[in-house]
Amino acid sequence: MNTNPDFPYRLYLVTDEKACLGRDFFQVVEAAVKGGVDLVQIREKELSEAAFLEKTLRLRELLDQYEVPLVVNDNLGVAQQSSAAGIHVGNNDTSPQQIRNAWAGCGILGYSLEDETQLQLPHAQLADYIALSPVFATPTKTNTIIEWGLEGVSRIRSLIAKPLVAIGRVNADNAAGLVQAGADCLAVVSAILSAPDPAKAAEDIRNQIEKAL
Ligand SMILES: Cc1ncc(COP(=O)(O)OP(=O)(O)O)c(N)n1
Ligand SMILES: Cc1ncsc1CCOP(=O)(O)O
Ligand SMILES: [Mg+2]
Repeated sequence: MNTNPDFPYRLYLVTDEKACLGRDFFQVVEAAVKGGVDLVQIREKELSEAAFLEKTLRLRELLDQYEVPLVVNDNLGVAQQSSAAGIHVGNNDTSPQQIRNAWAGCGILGYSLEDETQLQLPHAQLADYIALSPVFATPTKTNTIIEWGLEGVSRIRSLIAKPLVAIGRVNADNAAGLVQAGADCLAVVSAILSAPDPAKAAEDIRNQIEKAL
């Protein structure tokens, strides 16, 4: 288990307004934070650039009240203009090299690892955390390549010391196993945002993480 002071986060909420099932987006995220989310990524793939920026600025204002950092998915311009804490990119996005060159203020740079060979890329080496994407196949994101599974989490854990984030169908039932396999932080969309009680769902997952540490 990694106790990196630069990446102390354990429960990472990744947003998708659709997953809130018609409820108010900001209220659902706030409930999740009250339940134990300590890092949030805004991932709203269907918004225009202007609407994404506006939503990011509003979310930052909310999260600042709880001292919870906000990471922006994909969009470097929005991340910079909102003075977000960081950015998450995958293999079809602006590269970590370009981000490091363009944004000195990037505090958290996340990178999606979709295949073990990508560990050798500068992308992985420049990232502050590596997301195993996905640990389990999920209807929330279907354009994925493999499932890492618990065995994949353990294998990558044995190869790198960097903080490891597990994402993909994470819930209270599989959270402890993922942490025991070597994940430092669990990233969740639907098990929190679509839960009848998002605060309770976050609390349940957080409790499983803490018990397994
Ligand atoms: C924490 C976290 N892990 C993985 C992803 C997926 O990123 P990416 O591969 O770039 O896919 P999209 O999110 O852009 O569809 C993520 N966003 N966050
Ligand atoms: C953004 C992302 N990247 C890999 S899986 C995924 C979605 C995870 O969603 P859920 O927690 O609902 O399975
Ligand atoms: Mg991306």
